[in-house]
Amino acid sequence: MPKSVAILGAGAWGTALATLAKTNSHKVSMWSRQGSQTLAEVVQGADIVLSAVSMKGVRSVTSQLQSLPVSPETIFVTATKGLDPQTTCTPSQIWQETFPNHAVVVLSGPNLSKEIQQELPAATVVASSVMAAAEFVQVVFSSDRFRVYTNYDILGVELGGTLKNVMAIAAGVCDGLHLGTNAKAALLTRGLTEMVRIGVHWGAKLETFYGLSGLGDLLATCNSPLSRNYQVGYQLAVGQTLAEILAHIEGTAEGVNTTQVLVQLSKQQNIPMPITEQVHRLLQGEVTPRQALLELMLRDIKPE
Ligand SMILES: NC(=O)C1=CN([C@@H]2O[C@H](COP(=O)(O)OP(=O)(O)OC[C@H]3O[C@@H](n4cnc5c(N)ncnc54)[C@H](OP(=O)(O)O)[C@@H]3O)[C@@H](O)[C@H]2O)C=CC1
Ligand SMILES: O=C(CO)COP(=O)(O)O
Repeated sequence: MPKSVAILGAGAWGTALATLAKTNSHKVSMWSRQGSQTLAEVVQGADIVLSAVSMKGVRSVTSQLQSLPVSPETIFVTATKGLDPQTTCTPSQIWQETFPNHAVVVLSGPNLSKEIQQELPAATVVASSVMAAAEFVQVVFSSDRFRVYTNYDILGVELGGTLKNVMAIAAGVCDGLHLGTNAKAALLTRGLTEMVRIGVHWGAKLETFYGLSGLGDLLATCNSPLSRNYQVGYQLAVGQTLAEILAHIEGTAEGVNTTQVLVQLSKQQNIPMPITEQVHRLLQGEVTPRQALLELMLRDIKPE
């Protein structure tokens, strides 16, 4: 049965997800600030309202939607990977707080939108505390080139996709400095430890970080020049300034903002996040890429 899918945000990811739903013969309508249709027209009668707006637009979009008549059966899906700088909330927490009576589903990754648009095979995870809603979204998007898994751990799935963006910046630096495979393996492994440390403290499940939305997305994003976050790190390593990079980058690199929120959290809660801290100092222009590397290498020695 074709379903009605409203996609909010016509950027790289919203457009790729729209293609996937259309390929499965669903009725897809899209809304963006530049589009001709109003938000009310696009969400009317939708079975699924999927948001792929960047973090900076999430609050504005949820509050615009709040004043519109949305069916109580509508499932909200969030595909944004970021943290709210004011409250440190995840996107799904904002959606759930705005629509407490609706099912909210997180769609995570590993999914580089350009590969999806090239029709390359991929897998993803949809997570919700309402399993029937996650299963509904799973059926809508699954195909022979997009394998969708469900998960109950909405926070863990969302944090995997969000926290790895910081590590992708670090991985870009690592490759831009040509530090080699040993260094990259060490960075990703210790990066995952850091993601687990903050994620579990936050309430996510440990095992989720070893699944597609954690380790999987970490591997995809930290090893692909298609990742905008990786590109930020790589370009910093080859001598560009953050302002120059952000002026030319195609699309959104959420890791820049996420790093700031995480450093704030790690200080408040006294959780050591040494890689995140060095990424933060690098983004602030307080250290060079080589100095950040040395700071990490010369930390106190300790057991693994
Ligand atoms: N691209 C990818 O491979 C993947 C991206 N993601 C995540 O999806 C999100 C979007 O990424 P992506 O599509 O690549 O980014 P883009 O920069 O290509 O698109 C961002 C979208 O957000 C919209 N937007 C930004 N601010 C607002 C606002 N205040 N109100 C309404 N809409 C707004 C933009 O609208 P407008 O065009 O009007 O500016 C645009 O449609 C990010 O959080 C990203 O991390 C997740 C997985 C994969
Ligand atoms: O989240 C992504 C892959 O799952 C996309 O990564 P970038 O946002 O760094 O391009």
